Amino acid sequence: MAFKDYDFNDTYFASFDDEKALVTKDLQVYYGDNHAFHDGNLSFSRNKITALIGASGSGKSTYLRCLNRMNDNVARVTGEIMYRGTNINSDDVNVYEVRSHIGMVFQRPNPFAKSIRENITFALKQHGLTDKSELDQRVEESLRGASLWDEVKDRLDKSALSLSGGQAQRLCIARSIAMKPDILLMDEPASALDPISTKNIENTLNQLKKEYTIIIVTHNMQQASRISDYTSFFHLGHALEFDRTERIFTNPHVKATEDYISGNFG
Ligand SMILES: Nc1ncnc2c1ncn2[C@@H]1O[C@H](COP(=O)(O)OP(=O)(O)OP(=O)(O)O)[C@@H](O)[C@H]1O
Repeated sequence: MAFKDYDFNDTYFASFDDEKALVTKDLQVYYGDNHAFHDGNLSFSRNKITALIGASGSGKSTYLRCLNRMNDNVARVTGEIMYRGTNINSDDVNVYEVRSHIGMVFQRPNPFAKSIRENITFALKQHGLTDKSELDQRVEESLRGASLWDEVKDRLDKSALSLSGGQAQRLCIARSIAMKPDILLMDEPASALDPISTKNIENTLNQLKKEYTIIIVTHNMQQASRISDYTSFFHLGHALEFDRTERIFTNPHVKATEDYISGNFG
């Protein structure tokens, strides 16, 4: 798609005086010679949902995947990702530990070919949790957190592959929150789902933000405006604007954002 010539210096980043769960500074991402993402300076507020929006290929997933080091071995990432006072983009950081604090839910539900229960207990056991009553409790807590408990409580030992797409995606959310992370990254978690399952996921996210900080990539602008507190607009590998969601969707500062949300883009 050919885009109008937007000015990459036409940017606006609102700042808010709330507690930050994650901050990126001068994040740059390179796939070989392709400088795919530039100057990522964004802050994510604790217990809020931030949506990343923008056209296909604007760099949303590229940026999101850096935040828990999913781009390791795929891309070269420079700059800082500050989490609890540590730059987690540094070589000496244990990426498995990073991912236990910063979980990821992907676009397509990807449950393991194991029982519903084992999908949740698998990583917990790998992290050394063996007590059966504690594992049972974590299974119930996580499934309740993902709004799935009532639908599956009588078939926990059945295969997760028997779940519908919407249920499987909520199982993947349950699997992520079983590790008790701080931050959940979600890459278009509802795009493969029907409207009712999408609504269930959105309701689940609204519940989850009481305990988690959520960063979500979505193509669905109604979804971004329904569920997120803050929104950042991405264009051709640049974050151009960040503000309260309501402001972005009613009166953005940046011309490219305005064109995108009003459908006059490209
Ligand atoms: N693994 C990869 N190897 C090489 N280039 C990649 C890779 N992943 C993404 N890119 C490139 O980086 C740029 C940004 O892609 P990215 O997937 O981050 O965009 P996006 O905004 O998430 O798009 P979409 O909404 O379609 O998922 C694109 O030019 C894409 O071709």
